[in-house]
Amino acid sequence: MKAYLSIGSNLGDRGHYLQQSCQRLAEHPDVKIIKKSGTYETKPWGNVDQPDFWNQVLEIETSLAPLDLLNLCQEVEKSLGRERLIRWGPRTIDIDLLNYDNKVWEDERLILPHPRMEEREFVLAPLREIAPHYILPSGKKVTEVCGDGEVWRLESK
Ligand SMILES: Nc1ncnc2c1ncn2[C@@H]1O[C@H](COP(=O)(O)OP(=O)(O)OP(=O)(O)O)[C@@H](O)[C@H]1O
Ligand SMILES: Nc1nc2c(c(=O)[nH]1)N=C(CO)CN2
Repeated sequence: MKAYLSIGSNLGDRGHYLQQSCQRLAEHPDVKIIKKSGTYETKPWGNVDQPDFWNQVLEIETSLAPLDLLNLCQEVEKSLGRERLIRWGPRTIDIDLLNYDNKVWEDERLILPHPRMEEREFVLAPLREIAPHYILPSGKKVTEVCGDGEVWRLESK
């Protein structure tokens, strides 16, 4: 199954946390990273009184079921020192499921597609880069929509 993940960090060595989260996801035998966007430095969305983030979007191929993929993402967050303190607050690493095989899902643990993705330029900009034909929940193409927030693509090393 194809899935899209958004990863973000705004505490400590942000590049290290992004790189480590990719590595730990890819170490799972049932997860393969197919595409990885560049890294974007982004102004905090929601709670603005916190450091700037680095964000990326990944396209993966996985045979894990949606809740198993969520569990894996949360295990990786935990292994990288993520603490759930405040909603939309600072974090070493945050991994969100944007889309899983175009499934619509809604229970107490998981909502798909991610309900706030279309408002967030920190999601849309990297998604446009790796999946310009992506159709958003509103039915619009990702290239036709601009979310809130400033983002800058960092030069690759
Ligand atoms: N698509 C999804 N991806 C990740 N978590 C989700 C999703 N839908 C629901 N959740 C639930 O949201 C809960 C809170 O997640 P988290 O602490 O990462 O929120 P947040 O990143 O601060 O805010 P936001 O959900 O707006 O990105 C998780 O425990 C998870 O069960
Ligand atoms: N720029 C930016 N802002 C955010 C982010 C994020 O990853 N990047 N994550 C949030 C919680 O999901 C809240 N706000």
